[in-house]
Amino acid sequence: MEEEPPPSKSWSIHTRRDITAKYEILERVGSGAYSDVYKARRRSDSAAVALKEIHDYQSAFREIEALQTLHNCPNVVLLHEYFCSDDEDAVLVLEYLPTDLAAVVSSAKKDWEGGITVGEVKRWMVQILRGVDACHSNSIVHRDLKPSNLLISADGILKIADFGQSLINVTQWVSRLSTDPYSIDPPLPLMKLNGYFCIFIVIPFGLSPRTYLDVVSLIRSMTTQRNSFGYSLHPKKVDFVSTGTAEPEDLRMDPFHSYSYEAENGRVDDNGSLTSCVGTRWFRAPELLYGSTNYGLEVDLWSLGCIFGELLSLEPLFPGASDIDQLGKIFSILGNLTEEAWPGCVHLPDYNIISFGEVEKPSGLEACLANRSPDEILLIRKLLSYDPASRATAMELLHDKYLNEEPLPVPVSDLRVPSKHGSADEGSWNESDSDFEDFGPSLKSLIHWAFTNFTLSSTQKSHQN
Ligand SMILES: Nc1ncnc2c1ncn2[C@@H]1O[C@H](COP(=O)(O)OP(=O)(O)OP(=O)(O)O)[C@@H](O)[C@H]1O
Repeated sequence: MEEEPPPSKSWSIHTRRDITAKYEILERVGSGAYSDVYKARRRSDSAAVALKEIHDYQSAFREIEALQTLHNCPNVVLLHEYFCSDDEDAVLVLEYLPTDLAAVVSSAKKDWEGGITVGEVKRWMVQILRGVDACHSNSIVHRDLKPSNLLISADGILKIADFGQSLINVTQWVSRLSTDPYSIDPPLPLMKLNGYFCIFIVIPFGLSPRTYLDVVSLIRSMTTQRNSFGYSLHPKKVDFVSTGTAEPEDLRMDPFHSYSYEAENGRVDDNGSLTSCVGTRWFRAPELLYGSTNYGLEVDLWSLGCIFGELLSLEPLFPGASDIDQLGKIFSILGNLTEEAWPGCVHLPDYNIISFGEVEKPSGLEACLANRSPDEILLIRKLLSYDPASRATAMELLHDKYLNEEPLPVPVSDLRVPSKHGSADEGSWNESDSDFEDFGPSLKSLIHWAFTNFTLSSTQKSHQN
C-alpha cells in the first residue's frame, strides 16, 4: 500500500536537512506577516526552541542584526543560531517562549478577579522598560512594540521579540559623526559613536542572503588594524549599520525609514502608494500617522504608553479602525494636535492634508484609566506626549517614582503566567496592518546617497568648528 505523504511535506522547513538533523519540528505555533514559527526540540539536549522561518529576507536580516547586537540582554529574546542559504528562507532558532503579554491582558480581563495587581503591573513594566532601554542604548528602534510581541517564559521572564521591522537609528549616528570618512583609503564610511567606531556599509539590493551574511561576518571579525587616518579598529568595538532597500531620494529624507506598501485586509492599498506605515496601528505614534519621515526612537516610547495603558485598563487605549480613525481616537482623548502641544507639528507631511474638527472637550486619560492612581496616569502621560522630544525615555521611567515606591514590583516568580490561548483580542492583533518592503535600486545610487549624507555631516561639522 502506498504510504500517505506526511502532512509536513508542504512545509518547506521540513525538507531542510540541515535543520531537521539538529531539531525535531513539533508543531506550528504562530505566524505573522513575514513568518511561520514552529516549536521544536533540540536533538542534542531536548531543549525547546522556536524555529522562525522568515519569508522576507530584509526582515530576516533586520531581525538577525538586531538580535546579534542585543545578544545577552535578559529582556530580549535569545537567538541561538540561524540557517541561511541563497535559495531558501532564513530560519532563526530562538529560545521558546510559550506565552505573551496579550495573553496576560486577556486572562486578567476574563479570569482574574481584580485584574492584574499593581505589583504585577510594575514588574511587567520594569521588564519591558529594561528590554526597550537595551534596544535604545544600542540605537535600535523596534518600531513594532505591542503586547503580542512581548513574549513570556513559563517562569515569568518577559522578552521583546519580533525585530523584523527594527532598524538602527542611522540618523542619530550620522548627526554625531566625529571623524572624516573620506580620509580612509579605500573609502569606507566610518563613524565614531561613544568611543565606538562604526562602519557604514550599503548593502545592494539583490545580494544573496549568504553573501550578505558573509559580508556582515567579515566586518564583524575585522582584526585590529590602523587605517590611513590613524584610527584603530578593535574587533569588539566595531559595529555596522546597513541599509539599501529604498530609493535614494527616500533615503535622503529618512535613512532608516522603511518605505512600504500598507496592507489593509491582506491586500495592498488601492492606490498602491508608498506610505510611512510602520508598526501596528493601535500602537503607532502620531508622527508616523502623519507621515513623518524623520522620526526616532521615540516612536517606541509612544507604543509603550499604549501598552502600559492597556496593562492598567485591560482595554486598548486607541483601537483605531483606520489610520484616520486612529488619529480621531487619539484626539478625542488627548485633544487636537496643535502647535501648542507640539511646536512644529504643522510641518508633518500630512498635517495639512488630513483635517479634524476641534475636539472641545477631550475625555482625557483619566476617563480611560478610571480607578487608576494619579501616579499611574502621570506615567502614561509622560509617554503619550505629542512632542516626541518630551516623551520620557525608558531609562528615565525605570527611575520613576511610581515604579520605586510601595507597592513594589512583585518578584518575577510571583507573576501569574497564563498559557497562551485564542483570546478575544487575538483577532484584533491580527487585524493590524503589515508592511511589505519595496526593494530599491542600484548599489551605485545608494552609495551616492550614503556619501552625500556623510559629506553633509562633515560639512556641518567643519562649519561648527
Ligand atoms: N520565540 C518564540 N517562542 C514561541 N513562540 C514564538 C516565538 N517567536 C514567535 N512566536 C510566535 O509566532 C508568532 C509570530 O511571530 P512574530 O511576531 O515574531 O512574526 P512576524 O511575522 O514578524 O509577526 P508580525 O505579523 O506580528 O510582524 C508570534 O505571535 C508568537 O505567537
